[in-house]
Order: sequence, then C-alpha cells, then structure tokens
Amino acid sequence: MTKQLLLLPGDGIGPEVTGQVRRVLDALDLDIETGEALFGGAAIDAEGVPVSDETVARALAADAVLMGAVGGPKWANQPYDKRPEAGLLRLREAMNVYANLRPARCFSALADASSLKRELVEGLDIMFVRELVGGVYFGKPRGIEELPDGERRGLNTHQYTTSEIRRVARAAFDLAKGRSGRVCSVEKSNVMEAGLLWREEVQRLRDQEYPDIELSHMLADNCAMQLVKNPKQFDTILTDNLFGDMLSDEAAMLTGSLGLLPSAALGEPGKPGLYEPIHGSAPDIAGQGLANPAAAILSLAMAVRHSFGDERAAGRIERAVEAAIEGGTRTRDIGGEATTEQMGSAIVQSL
Ligand SMILES: NC(=O)c1ccc[n+]([C@@H]2O[C@H](COP(=O)([O-])OP(=O)(O)OC[C@H]3O[C@@H](n4cnc5c(N)ncnc54)[C@H](O)[C@@H]3O)[C@@H](O)[C@H]2O)c1
Ligand SMILES: CC(C)[C@H](C(=O)O)[C@@H](O)C(=O)O
Ligand SMILES: [Mg+2]
Repeated sequence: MTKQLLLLPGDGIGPEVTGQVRRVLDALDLDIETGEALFGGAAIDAEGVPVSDETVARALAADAVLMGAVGGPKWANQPYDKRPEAGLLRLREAMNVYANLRPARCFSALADASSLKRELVEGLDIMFVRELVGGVYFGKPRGIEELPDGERRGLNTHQYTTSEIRRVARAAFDLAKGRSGRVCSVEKSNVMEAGLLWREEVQRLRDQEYPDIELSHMLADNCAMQLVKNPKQFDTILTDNLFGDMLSDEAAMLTGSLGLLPSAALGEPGKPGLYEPIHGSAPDIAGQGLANPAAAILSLAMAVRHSFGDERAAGRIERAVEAAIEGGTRTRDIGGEATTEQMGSAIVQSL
C-alpha cells in the first residue's frame, strides 16, 4: 500500500537539506506519496502560527513526517508560544512521539574529522534514546514573572511520571536487545527528585521484565565527560529530554559533524513517526549551499525502516551515504568543499 510521507522543510538550511531528501526519494522509486507543508518560521510568516491545525492533522494522518529544521534570528524575539521551536514542540506532543532514537555512528572514513583521536571514535556506534515529550520542556508552571520587589523570575518545571519513564525505558530495552543488550540510564538522581524516580523506575522495569538487559546508571555530568574520554564504552544511552538534547549534540562531534546525525521519534506502534536531523536551521550557513544533507537523508532511512518497514531500502540509503563519503565527497563541515547539491548527487549516484 502507498505510504504517506509529509515533508516539513522549515527554515534556514531545512529546505536545502530536505531538497536533497526529495532527490533520494525520486531516485529510490518506492511506493511513497510525498506531501509538503509550511513549518516553523516559514509558517509564522505565511500563516501566523509556527504550525497550523491543518498541518498537525496532516501529520497525524501520515505514515511518517520528515522535518528539516526550524528557527532563526528573525523569530528569536517572539514570545515563546509564537516561536518556530514552539511549533516543533507542539507537533512532537500532538504526535506523542516519546522515544527519540538518535544514533551516533562514526564512519571509518570520517574518523579524522572528529574532534577526538581516531582510535577513540573509530567504530563508534551509540544509540541515544531520548525522552521527547516530557520533562522540563513541557512541565508546568513555566514563564517569566515580575516579583513584588521588582525582580523578574524565570520558571520551568522538570517533572516525570512513572508511566512516562517506563514507556521510554521499554523502548530503550527493546532496542538494546537487537544491539549489545547494554543500556546506560543517565540522570541527575543526586540532585533531582525527578532523576531519582527515573533511576528507580528504569531499574524496576529492568528487574521485572528485562532480566537479560545489562543496565547501568550514570550521572549526566559524568556521562558528558565519559563521552569524550572513552565513548566506545557506551552502547545504548537512555536519558531525559534535556540531557538527551545536549548529550546527542556532544556525540555528534565524535562522529565528525552535527550535519551527520539523524533521528527518529516514535510513539505507540502503528502511529506515525517524526524524523529529523538533530541539527538546527544553521543561520550562519543558511542559503549558501554549504549544509551537509547527510543527517536529513539518514533520517529518511530511519523513516523507511521504522515507519515503512522497508529494511532493504533503509540499508540502501545508509550504504549510499557511507559510499559517497568514502568516495571522498565532503561538505565543508567534514573537511571538504562540496556543496549541499554535490553531496546530494554523490549520495544519489551511490544508491
Ligand atoms: N530540530 C530543529 O529544528 C532544531 C534543532 C536545533 C536547533 N534548532 C534551532 O536552530 C537555530 C540555530 O541553532 P544553533 O545555531 O544553536 O544550532 P544549529 O544546529 O543550527 O547549528 C550549530 C552549528 O552547526 C552547524 N551545522 C548544523 N547543521 C549543519 C549541517 N547540516 N551541515 C553543516 N553544518 C551544520 C551550523 O552551521 C552551526 O555552526 C535556533 O533557532 C535553534 O532553536 C532547531
Ligand atoms: C529546536 C529545539 C526545540 C530542539 C530541542 O531542544 O529538542 C532541538 O535542539 C533538537 O535537538 O531537536
Ligand atoms: Mg538539539
């Protein structure tokens, strides 16, 4: 049956990298119908909101949604609920995509592009499972308020419930079964109650239902350090929304560039997934043809695997990205001079 893919190019380099995703889709000739909608700042400019109700409805009706990136200086002074990023959070929440898979793999040909020594990163293969629809990103109360003494107070609430922790932990354990079976759960249980509950519930689920999973726990500050000291000690890292955001950007540099890391955000089985490169709209290079489209194209591979169930085509896309890089085509972020378009062409030719 024809699968429905909704493309949300977004802002900055978003349209540049999703343009290359379209070329890969055309070359693959799969049974996929692709639609497109405005998102983020582009939607604010045209429709007055970062994501319209209609776009949310189309996303929920699709099999998968692939986003480029949102945000930029043009919209940075808007109130929070009118910013491009608020559209992304609304979409994640509406789609209830609580398990965000962010694989960080180091291509051998790129081990020298990493900011760490080749021997520390060669063969690196970490799977981050980031909780995506809870924690401090969504907790209430939030806001900035005036205090009687004239001071202002910014407030955000970090919170997790048992069920929110258990469902994402389950996703991590299930995923780890198909990998090495090792999961490291990361929080700050030494200073945060929500972190303590996280640790207890993850351990309880492991003891109740996943006796074969080798579970360890690590404090987030130590994890940030261990990632640059000895990243290959990790297989699957399970963590909350905020720590997952930061640690996955850190891990991107182990692989060579933020422009290489894809992601898949998944909810309950049978529901559409949301796929996005982990990078942002990169205002510093937007519109110059400098963006690396690999993260977006690898996100397409994740969509093809997880939402369309086509492992063969997913592998084909991943091998093509690796072959293009091994063949020497490199955008500037990974030490070359290829444009976004040239990188896309090399990937399409390697399919
Ligand atoms: N999922 C998303 O849509 C998403 C993710 C992160 C940031 N953002 C938004 O993007 C805007 C810019 O944020 P930022 O500058 O902190 O982060 P960023 O990820 O956009 O850029 C960080 C650095 O990485 C580089 N970079 C990112 N992607 C690249 C690519 N594909 N190829 C080559 N280089 C790449 C950029 O040039 C920049 O130097 C902000 O508005 C932020 O909120 C959106
Ligand atoms: C743009 C922003 C809301 C987003 C996040 O913090 O989740 C981004 O940094 C990401 O990594 O997807
Ligand atoms: Mg981020």
